Amino acid sequence: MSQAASRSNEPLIHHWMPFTANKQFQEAPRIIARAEGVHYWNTLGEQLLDGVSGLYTTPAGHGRREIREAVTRQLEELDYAPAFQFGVPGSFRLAHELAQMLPEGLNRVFFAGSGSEAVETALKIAIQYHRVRGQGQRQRLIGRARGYHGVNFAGWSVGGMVKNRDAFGLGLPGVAHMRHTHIPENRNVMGQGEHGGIDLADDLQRLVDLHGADTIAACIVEPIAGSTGVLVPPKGYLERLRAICDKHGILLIFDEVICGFGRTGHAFAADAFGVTPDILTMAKAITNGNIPMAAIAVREDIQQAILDAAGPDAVEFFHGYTYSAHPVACAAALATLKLYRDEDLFARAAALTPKFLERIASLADIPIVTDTRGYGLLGAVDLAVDGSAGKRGFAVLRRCFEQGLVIRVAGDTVVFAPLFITTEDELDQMFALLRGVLKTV
Ligand SMILES: Cc1ncc(COP(=O)(O)O)c(CNc2cccc(C(=O)O)c2)c1O
Repeated sequence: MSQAASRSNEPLIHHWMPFTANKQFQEAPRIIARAEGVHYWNTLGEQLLDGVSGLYTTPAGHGRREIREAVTRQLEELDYAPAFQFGVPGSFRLAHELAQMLPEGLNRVFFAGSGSEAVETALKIAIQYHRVRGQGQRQRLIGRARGYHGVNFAGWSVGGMVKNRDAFGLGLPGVAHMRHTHIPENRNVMGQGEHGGIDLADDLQRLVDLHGADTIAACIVEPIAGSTGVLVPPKGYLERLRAICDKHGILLIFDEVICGFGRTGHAFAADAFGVTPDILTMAKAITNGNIPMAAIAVREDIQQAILDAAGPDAVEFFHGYTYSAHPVACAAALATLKLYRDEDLFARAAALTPKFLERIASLADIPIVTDTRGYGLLGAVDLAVDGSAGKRGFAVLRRCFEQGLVIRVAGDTVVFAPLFITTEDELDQMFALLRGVLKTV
């Protein structure tokens, strides 16, 4: 792969890129021009492998004709209609289909445009739910160290990734964090570790003891912490959180923006771990990454309490987005869910999981690798720090791109999340490319 392969015909200077080293990018741009299946092509037509399903968005494969055609048909029929006080047919069908897929009881669905918006929505629902039940003093939100819940103010505040926090000040008041769940005793484990689950979850009980249960509205966690580098909950952890929330009337929110839609080999991580939250956020793979969309599923009685608290003609929940339940996003999501069903893609993810995790574990023999872990089709490899934190990780990201592989890095952690349609041979190609790079950084 040549550096020039990514040269752009456009001036690069005007686009301020998100979560990107903009200065470095302008020196050595990494431009992806086309995608099909598990492959990308850069601006010179050189092929790359997608090792992270877009951004955990595109498990069914890039360039799916079925989604494209559904989007085109929708645009021909109805491009946009107001989402406030008016509805479009696809949103009701989609909410119904999601309700059939979601864990039992999570059967009321609100729509938004991104994972960050889904988290803000979930947290506001939790606070209003307590208020309408006469517990408006429940304003405190509990997050977790190394958690990632997007970049809007509440999600950022309950998040726990230091680099995402230190530039923007104190965040929302009344937020507290539990410890993250990655402890040394569970190093080099595929699946859930044996150690620490109860003690780590009891951080929530300690926060209840400190602040009082009647001040706490919700506890939000990613079942598997994704962005920070794939932290798998130890055995018993999620069950314990559920029990503590039940005991103290705290709403448990699972942020499944990454974990949802088959990434764990099950429809949702809630199914994989056998723990049902009160609210569940989704985004990314809901449309196979083709159109921005997010959804927030809540327990029926949570929505009913909010509806009942308002008059017959009143707006019950003063929240929503211009693009909530966008008709084209709904069409893309409906076509995506059909693909997941017709091609049994969640089962395909489950079948690929042992082969994938075996390959992640095999990287432990590389000298600079200090930890390997994974669950479902989410895997991570920690690398020894080389000088400054993140330097080696960024070098791996750049080298992999030059060698024809797109992966994610979180600091010095390499994250893999292959598409569900990836073949064993393509997995072997990805790991051979990564091995080659890890020997040179
Ligand atoms: C659990 C979770 N919650 C909320 C968001 C925010 O979603 P939006 O970005 O659509 O607003 C996310 C997003 N997660 C995310 C986004 C971009 C990159 C990476 C990475 O791990 O490299 C992860 C996420 O992973």
